[in-house]
Amino acid sequence: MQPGSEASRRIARINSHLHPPVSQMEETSLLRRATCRSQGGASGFKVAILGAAGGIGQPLALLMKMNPLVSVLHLYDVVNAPGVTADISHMNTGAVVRGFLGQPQLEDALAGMDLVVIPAGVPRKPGMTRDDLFNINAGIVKTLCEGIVKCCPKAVVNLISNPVNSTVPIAAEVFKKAGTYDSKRLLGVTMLDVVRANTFVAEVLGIDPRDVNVPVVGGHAGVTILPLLSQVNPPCSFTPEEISYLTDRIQNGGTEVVEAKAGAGSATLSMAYAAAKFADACLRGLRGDAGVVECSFVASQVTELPFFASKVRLGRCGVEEVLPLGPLNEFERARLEKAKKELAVSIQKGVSFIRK
Ligand SMILES: NC(=O)C1=CN([C@@H]2O[C@H](COP(=O)(O)OP(=O)(O)OC[C@H]3O[C@@H](n4cnc5c(N)ncnc54)[C@H](O)[C@@H]3O)[C@@H](O)[C@H]2O)C=CC1
Ligand SMILES: O=C([O-])CC(=O)C(=O)O
Repeated sequence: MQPGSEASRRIARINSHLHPPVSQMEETSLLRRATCRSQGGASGFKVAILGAAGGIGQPLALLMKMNPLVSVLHLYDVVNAPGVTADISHMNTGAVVRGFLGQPQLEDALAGMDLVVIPAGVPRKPGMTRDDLFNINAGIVKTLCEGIVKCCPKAVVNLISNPVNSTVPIAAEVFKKAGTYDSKRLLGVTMLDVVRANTFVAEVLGIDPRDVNVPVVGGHAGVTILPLLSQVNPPCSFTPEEISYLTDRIQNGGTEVVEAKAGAGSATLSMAYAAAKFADACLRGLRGDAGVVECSFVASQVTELPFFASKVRLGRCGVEEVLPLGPLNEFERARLEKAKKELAVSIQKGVSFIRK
């Protein structure tokens, strides 16, 4: 390998973030892989997971380590990151895994990342709303986003931490304040709502959930979660009772899991699955694949609200296009008005947290 080549620079960059420093043997293996990539072999993206030792973070790290589009995977947490990293790093898949523990290592974890996925923060217990998490999670998201500003301002950010309806506006305000805001690169993860909607609708229709696609718009909490059952693919129709049952079940899917876990947290495994699916879609977009469309809570002009979840087309810069809602029926129009009222309050709460 040529000294000063992209491969050797890449290795130098990787090595500068290793905790602990790599052994000579490991270094040789990293060099071989980087050389292969620089010669047109498997290329890939650098992905960081912040909150990687948590209930979502661990299975998400596992799934991202299995993603062939990922060449470098950074696992950051304020606890247990070294153990999770050691464990995941033994998987014989392509991504090079490195762990980072605690605030002093945040900047190293973020340096040069293409995609940052954030499941850091506390989850709900029975009886709580997502908004009850605001006081703790708002500060966590603010700190992590300040790190992104410094170390990878051009990274695409997938924000999972609740309440998403407020944490996405918080992230936007942090980025605006620093002058690095690019609305195309900030995406709130609402994929679990789509995953649930596809599953529950498939159950009612008696078909394979993999063959179903339900757009879910609005936001990610209670009545702000609005499944568009009039736009299900494949086209189908439901009775009023089915519509009421499905809407209610999709809106309360998170609470269903929180209650079943009885104090041990909220959805982690289905969320990791949904987050991995969404991150993969973002990476395929970054790679330049055509026709990558998923629902996400993003800066939007689809309604009068500054943020809204709807279908978005993903591309080389993140969100290439926010797609319109399409025709809604009377039931959906009424639910949309309800959703917007609650969303407006949650968005403002996030904005005020930074502007106060
Ligand atoms: N967007 C969505 O659809 C969903 C969002 N969530 C949300 O995801 C978040 C995480 O949930 P779980 O993984 O179940 O919680 P968890 O408590 O199991 O894991 C959270 C992890 O974040 C870490 N953490 C805390 N402060 C941190 C900081 N300043 N920097 C880095 N890491 C930090 C913790 O050490 C812990 O390992 C919650 O806010 C939850 O409500 C959960 C499910 C679905
Ligand atoms: O319900 C929660 O607190 C976690 C969550 O967002 C979900 O499962 O949709």
